[in-house]
Amino acid sequence: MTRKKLIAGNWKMNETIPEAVVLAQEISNLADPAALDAVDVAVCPPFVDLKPVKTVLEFDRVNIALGAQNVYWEPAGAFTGEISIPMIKEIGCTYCIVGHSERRNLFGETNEGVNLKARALIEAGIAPIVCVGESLSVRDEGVYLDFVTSQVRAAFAGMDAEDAVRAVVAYEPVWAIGTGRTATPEQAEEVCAAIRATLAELFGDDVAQQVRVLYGGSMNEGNAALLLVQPDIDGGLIGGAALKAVSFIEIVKAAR
Ligand SMILES: O=C[C@H](O)COP(=O)(O)O
Repeated sequence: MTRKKLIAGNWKMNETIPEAVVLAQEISNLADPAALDAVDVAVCPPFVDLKPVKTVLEFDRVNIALGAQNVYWEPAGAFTGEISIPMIKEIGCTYCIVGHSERRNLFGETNEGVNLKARALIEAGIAPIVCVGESLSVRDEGVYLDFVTSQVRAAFAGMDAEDAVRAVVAYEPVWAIGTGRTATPEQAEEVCAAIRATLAELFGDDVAQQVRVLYGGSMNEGNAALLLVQPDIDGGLIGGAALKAVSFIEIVKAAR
């Protein structure tokens, strides 16, 4: 089965509103409509930038989707500092990153929380981009496949096939994030294939063949093509290179 590739830019905690508007305009200006038909493209700015960026994308009528970087699973209430799914949905988010390693490692996000967020997003019609990935020590111990596939099992716990098919998984080895040290295409493919095999075990091969598995970790315009040509890599979750419109658009072109 051919899965449409997805290139998603995770802007992390970068860009004030005026800066975000400029970056969105630059991406919109550089994007080739034919490429945007062939590849799904999303940008995931910080919460405060979501509405201004959405306004730019709508004004330009450009086929680029909007995603959030995190969300809370309860719909409303006394959860100071959190942002709800109805809030991001109302702005127009169709994707939301969950379980990014920075959230797991710096903010104590757990597998259970990732599962609650992913399920609540699916229920609301927003595609979770579920991030998984091992640290360097786990890789060096040689148990990275078990580690990553157990994160996948935890994130998809309690879902049925109809739910699972609406999720996206992003394999992001922690040692490759923001380090300039990219996983080789073979290393990335090995884990992405193991993720797909786990989804097949949980939900059947038909579902596993439909779920997009992205790679993230120092992906840039120079290394994207070789990663994206791997049979089980269906796109990229891009950090640093997503902050440069030219680089981001070059990655989109490589995904075609
Ligand atoms: O979500 C994106 C990843 O953490 C990758 O970040 P990076 O491309 O800066 O390594």
